[in-house]
Order: sequence, then structure tokens, then C-alpha cells
Amino acid sequence: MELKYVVIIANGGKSQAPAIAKEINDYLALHGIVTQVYITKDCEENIPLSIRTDLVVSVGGDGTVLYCARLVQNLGIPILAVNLGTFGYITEIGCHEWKSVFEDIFGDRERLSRRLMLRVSVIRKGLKVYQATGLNEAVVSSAGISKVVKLDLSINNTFAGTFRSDGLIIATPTGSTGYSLAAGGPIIDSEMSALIITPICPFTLSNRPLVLGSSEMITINVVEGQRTELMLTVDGQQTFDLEEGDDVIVEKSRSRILLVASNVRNYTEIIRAKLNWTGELHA
Ligand SMILES: NC(=O)c1ccc[n+]([C@@H]2O[C@H](COP(=O)([O-])OP(=O)(O)OC[C@H]3O[C@@H](n4cnc5c(N)ncnc54)[C@H](O)[C@@H]3O)[C@@H](O)[C@H]2O)c1
Ligand SMILES: Nc1ncnc2c1ncn2[C@@H]1O[C@H](COP(=O)(O)OP(=O)(O)OP(=O)(O)O)[C@@H](O)[C@H]1O
Repeated sequence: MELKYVVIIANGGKSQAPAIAKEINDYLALHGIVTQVYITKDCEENIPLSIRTDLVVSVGGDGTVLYCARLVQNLGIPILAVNLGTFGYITEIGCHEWKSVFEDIFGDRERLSRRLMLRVSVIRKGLKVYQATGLNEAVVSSAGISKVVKLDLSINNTFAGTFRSDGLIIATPTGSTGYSLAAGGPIIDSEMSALIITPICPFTLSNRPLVLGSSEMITINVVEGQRTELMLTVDGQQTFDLEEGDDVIVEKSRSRILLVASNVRNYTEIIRAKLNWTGELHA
């Protein structure tokens, strides 16, 4: 990958982020690369990225990568994610490993992981009233806790059933290790082209997670007569208040997110380490 112009986006909520961003900035300047650094205060900030950007460096945790993914969608700009967060599933590159990843980039030895994003729209009385994209998942749920919601699910316009639960998660392969996993969903290979439907605490125990080929169109209808307010949450960062009668439509996005992969550990090693698959009692 040829690097001429790199944008560094550091999560201002992390105390070490400005210093690491400066270190990366100085290192790239020594290599004659033009850079621009943004220290962001929240994930609402809109950074207008130029199409001549060759790479975005995300300095933060998984949440910062989710934010950067929204900024680069449709632009085909790869993300190099340096982990300053806690777990680091999506942020594979540790804060002491980024130099060796740049060396690989300079030597054309980098590997890009291609990740599916989902596109979600809300249709109200025939009109599209909201649209968003996400790298992890879209969640339709009660706006409060401990209230059952009733949702009708259709797959490619075929009615698939009524779900009474705390909500439904539609996750991408990247999101399979996030909220969906905590709700009992499967882990699927991060580069697959699939969507997972995972009910959150289903009232009917026969409701199970479902993995679909991502060419499917998933529709969640907010049926009339709910006992609580409902909301849509995308990647834990974008929210929208739903009304009875709304259709939430989830499809795969046309564009893929390109993540620069770690050169010291692969996906299997990340899962093994993070999920503590040691076979020991404390695992
Ligand atoms: N019960 C849960 O596990 C739960 C509940 C709500 C949201 N989440 C996840 O949090 C994400 C938002 O992340 P954030 O950092 O902005 O919020 P946050 O700061 O609240 O972090 C939530 C945690 O989820 C982890 N996470 C995020 N994406 C992940 C992924 N793809 N695989 C494994 N772990 C992942 C993060 O590392 C962090 O530890 C949501 O997209 C959702 O997947 C998880
Ligand atoms: N660019 C950003 N600037 C500021 N805040 C952000 C940005 N992107 C995400 N956030 C918010 O910052 C919070 C934490 O961010 P982040 O996920 O990067 O760190 P973390 O939670 O410590 O790491 P991890 O998610 O890996 O555990 C999240 O609530 C997220 O919504």
C-alpha cells in the first residue's frame, strides 16, 4: 500500500491517546508522509475525509474503530486500529506493535481484512425516516430495562415469526463477538458474508440465533400494542426512537471495511486469548 496522506483519529477520552497519536504522527513525518491528527471528544463529530486519504489510523478501543468505520464507509480507505481500549477484538494491533505494522506496509507485506457492514433503515408510513450503517450490529429493543417487546420478523418478505423478548440483534460477522455473543449468538469468521439474528432474552425458549447469507433483507416490524417505548441502536453509538408500525430494514451494505490485520496474531489467537479458552476451571 502506498502511503502519501494519513489521517490519525485519536479518542480524546483516553489519556494516552494524544501522546500515541503524536508518536505515530512524528514517525510518519520522518518517512515523508503528510498527516493530519484529530483528537475527538465524542463519536458524533463529523470529520470530512478527503478521498486522497490513503489510510486512517484509529487510536482508541473498539468503539473508536466503529466510529472510524462510519467515516470511511464508501470511500474504500483502510483503517489501522491501534488498541488503547480494554479488550480489543476489532483493534488487533497493540500500542507497542504499530511500528512493525507500518514497516510491513512500507514493504507491501500488509494484510487487509475485508469486513461486512450493515445498512439499516426505518420506514414509517411508507417514508424512510432514518438510515444508518454499522460494523457491529443493529439492535431493536425496549428503551428501558425489564420490559418485553413484541416484534414481527420477516426474511426476504417472508414472515418468519413473532418474537417476544428484550429485543432482537442483527449482527455482522465482526459484531458476532460483541453484544450478539453476550446474548447467546454464535461466533462466526470475521470475513464471512453473513448476518446473525440473535434474540435478547427471548420469552419463548424455542427462539434461537439464526445465521443468514448476507444477501437477505431482514425486516423487523414494531407491532401495535407495545407496553414500552422502543429504540433502534446501531453499533452502540447511534440511536433512534421507534414507533408502533415502524419497519426496521437491515441489509448488507455494498461497501466493505478494510482493516489492516495484525502481523503478530491471527483471529483464532485473538478469540482464544480474549475468551480465555484454556480448559482450566477459571476459563
Ligand atoms: N452485553 C454486552 O456484551 C454488550 C452490551 C451492549 C453493547 N455491547 C457492544 O458494544 C459495542 C459498542 O462498543 P463501544 O466500545 O462503543 O461501547 P462500550 O465502551 O460500552 O464497550 C462495550 C464493550 O464491547 C466490546 N466490543 C465492541 N465491539 C466488539 C466486537 N465486535 N467484538 C467483541 N467485543 C466488542 C468493547 O471492546 C467493549 O469492551 C456494541 O456495538 C456492542 O457490540 C456489548
Ligand atoms: N472518536 C471518538 N472520540 C471520542 N469518543 C469516542 C470515539 N469513538 C467512540 N467513542 C466513545 O468512547 C467510548 C469508549 O471508546 P473506546 O471503545 O474507544 O474505548 P474502550 O471502551 O476503553 O475500549 P473497548 O471498547 O475496546 O473496550 C465509547 O462509549 C464510544 O462511544
